Amino acid sequence: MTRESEYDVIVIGAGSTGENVADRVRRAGLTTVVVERALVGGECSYWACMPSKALLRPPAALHQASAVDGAREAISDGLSPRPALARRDEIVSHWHDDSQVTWVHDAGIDLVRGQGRLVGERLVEVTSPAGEIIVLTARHAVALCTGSRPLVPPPLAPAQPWGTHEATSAQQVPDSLIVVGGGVAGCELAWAWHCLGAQVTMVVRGPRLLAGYEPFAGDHLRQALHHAGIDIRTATSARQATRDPATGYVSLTCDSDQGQQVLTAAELLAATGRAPTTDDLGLDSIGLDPAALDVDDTCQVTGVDEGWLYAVGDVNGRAMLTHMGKYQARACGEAIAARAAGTEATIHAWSRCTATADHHAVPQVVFTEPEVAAVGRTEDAARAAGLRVRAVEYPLSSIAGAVLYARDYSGHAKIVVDDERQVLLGCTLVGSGAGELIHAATVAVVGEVPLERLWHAVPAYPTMSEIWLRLLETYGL
Ligand SMILES: Cc1cc2nc3c(=O)[nH]c(=O)nc-3n(C[C@H](O)[C@H](O)[C@H](O)COP(=O)(O)OP(=O)(O)OC[C@H]3O[C@@H](n4cnc5c(N)ncnc54)[C@H](O)[C@@H]3O)c2cc1C
Ligand SMILES: NC(=O)c1ccc[n+]([C@@H]2O[C@H](COP(=O)([O-])OP(=O)(O)OC[C@H]3O[C@@H](n4cnc5c(N)ncnc54)[C@H](O)[C@@H]3O)[C@@H](O)[C@H]2O)c1
Repeated sequence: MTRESEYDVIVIGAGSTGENVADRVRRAGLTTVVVERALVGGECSYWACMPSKALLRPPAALHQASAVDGAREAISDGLSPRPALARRDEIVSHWHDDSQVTWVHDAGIDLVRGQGRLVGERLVEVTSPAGEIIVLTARHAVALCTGSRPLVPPPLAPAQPWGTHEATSAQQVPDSLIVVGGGVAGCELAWAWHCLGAQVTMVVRGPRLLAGYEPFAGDHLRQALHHAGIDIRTATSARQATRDPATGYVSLTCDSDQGQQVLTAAELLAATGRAPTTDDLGLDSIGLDPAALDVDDTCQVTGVDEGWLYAVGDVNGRAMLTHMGKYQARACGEAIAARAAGTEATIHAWSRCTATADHHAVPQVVFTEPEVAAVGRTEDAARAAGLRVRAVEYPLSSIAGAVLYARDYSGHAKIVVDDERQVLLGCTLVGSGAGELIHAATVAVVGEVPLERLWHAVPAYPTMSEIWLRLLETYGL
């Protein structure tokens, strides 16, 4: 059976990004349909942010309580994996998307279940789970919001490693786990499963954890994870993995300066990055190379006649984070609506229609203990861009708020200042609870608030935000 329908906007992929594009254009009065082949809500809700943060929250609560005399004495046991996993299951609605489907309907958005692909200009063909073909036509725009997929190095594949899906949804704690990758996912999931009781070894090919952050962040985190009992092998390459069919255990052969090592564990996690999901989307049907999708700041795909195609969120590779995908979605939705209404002139840098912050104002929190929180440029990145910068550091541990927060609080802060314009370019904070401090830095970076004015943003005493006062004093104010 074949069905046809025409909408103003077709959104392929109902993850957090797709939902937000659809919501924006619907609110602007455009008719909208989303196409989804799996669960409405996408990775973030079921296999990424939400389940991983649900697993990380019990250890964070326990850690914080046990660092406060008077509260510590009330703790009788260590972390209890079963209720922690049950809470995770509840937070991901047991991998059912009913509530998100209700939200889609209530928002006035149509939903078509199935695999969507472009078959021509403004034309999308959906193959439903039952094999039905539905052809959808867009009057104004098609938005690709198809997310990303894990990149598993071929030498690990024979061991059938966990990907992030398995590592966020497993129902049992393995007795031991090797994590390959020292990025955000590797660090968070190594910490989560260590706290749940697995003996964890991290295999990291670079010299430190969290490459791309200020170097002190990865070093500080490494020290903390090592101190907690995680075996971290940096400058070590994973060469080959196998799984013993009799025991089910994995063997991983690694190379490092110390020679070859063979590690064994009950499970292996490949936390080795992600790639945009652009294959099997029919991009070739409109003359585009799936490996080279390029977008402008409204997320409009370049090189498409009449500009009807958009790529938003992880799929465009600009900033693979839920909050940035949702931000792009709001901007893109506004741009689609403006173009449909013939008010293109409202589109400019920092307007509601452009994802300008993608370039140099992306915030991110790594939910380990300690947390790592950063926004904007690192000192190295700013210097590489030719900016005249000055960096200032200060120990978070010496702030009164931190002393009150926990015994032996350990943390550090660094800001990167454009010395010519006297504005903040970037900020990195490491410490328990540091994630909640980063938005102040994001506001200062996006607003390009002059330091002379930032000086008047007085932090309440005794909060950890007093770090701002100390950093500005150290800078010379
Ligand atoms: C372990 C882990 C933890 C993370 N934690 C965080 C965090 O704490 N904070 C944060 O900001 N980010 C986090 N991220 C990143 C975050 O998950 C992604 O940036 C976000 O999910 C991207 O959203 P999206 O809507 O662009 O893509 P997705 O969520 O991947 O959604 C894409 C949707 O499109 C559907 N789809 C794909 N192709 C088709 C097709 N052809 N037809 C129909 N449907 C299709 C998919 O089924 C999917 O539902 C984490 C990632 C991982 C792996
Ligand atoms: N809290 C958060 O915001 C959060 C949490 C998890 C994931 N994420 C996002 O999800 C995406 C994926 O995260 P990720 O940590 O997998 O990606 P990543 O790119 O940050 O890190 C990948 C790691 O794997 C290593 N690696 C890659 N190929 C390898 C190979 N062949 N052998 C050995 N090591 C290899 C890299 O050196 C790096 O350390 C990122 O965009 C990340 O920002 C965000």
